[in-house]
Amino acid sequence: MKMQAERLTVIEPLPLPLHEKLFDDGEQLALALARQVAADLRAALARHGEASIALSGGNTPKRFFQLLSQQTLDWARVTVLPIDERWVPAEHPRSNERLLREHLFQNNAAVARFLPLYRPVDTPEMALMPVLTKIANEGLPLDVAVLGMGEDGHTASLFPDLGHDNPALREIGLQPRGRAPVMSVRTAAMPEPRMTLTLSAIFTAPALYLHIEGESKRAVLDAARSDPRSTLPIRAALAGASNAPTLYWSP
Ligand SMILES: O=C1O[C@H](COP(=O)(O)O)[C@@H](O)[C@H](O)[C@H]1O
Repeated sequence: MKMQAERLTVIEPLPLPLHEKLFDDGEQLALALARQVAADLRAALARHGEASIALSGGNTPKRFFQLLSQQTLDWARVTVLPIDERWVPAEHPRSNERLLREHLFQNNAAVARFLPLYRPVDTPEMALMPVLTKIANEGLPLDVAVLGMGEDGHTASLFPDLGHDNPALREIGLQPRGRAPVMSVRTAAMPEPRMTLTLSAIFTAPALYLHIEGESKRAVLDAARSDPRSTLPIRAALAGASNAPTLYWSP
């Protein structure tokens, strides 16, 4: 009797789900994202009379913030939170609060309400309880969150050297309620400590966007999306979101 040869089929894992909006340049991207976020905020205002949005910092979102600030909506009923903050005074060039003040809180958005993560004390740990309470009571749940990503695959202030078994990343899949909304972060990758919204807090937003620009970040994102062994925080953020985020990308 002839033995039948065994055939092995290798099944490639599917990349994590992501909606994609691709643009030719950062200007077009910024305008489309500003219009989309403004529409989300208007819808939230119509639903419950107020709206809450968490926004990333860094260099990428400047143009988006400027265009968002020009959108017509009832900004006085909108609360804005930084997704993360570097522990430097609000006037410091590396402050995400400063970025928001200079680029978002102008034009129509000048009247928006701001919930800072930074407090003028020496360490983020010293401010953790008051900030946590304020954010939990007055900032959450979010209506909209816009994540960014660094070249190293960090998102918010969740850095690769936190370790993939860190509670901040292990919380994937757990219910948002009952989880701490903010945490302090110390990473060798950055010169100062930080405070960040946790994934639990970020995932309270039904409208979740990822804004990245450039080919090299795109390659990091695609690799993290496709590789189930990836321990990059951006993969944790994609894996844990109950609604697939929408990527806004331009070269
Ligand atoms: O440090 C940070 O980096 C990321 C990415 O910033 P970018 O300058 O590469 O655009 C940002 O999303 C985060 O909010 C920020 O604090």
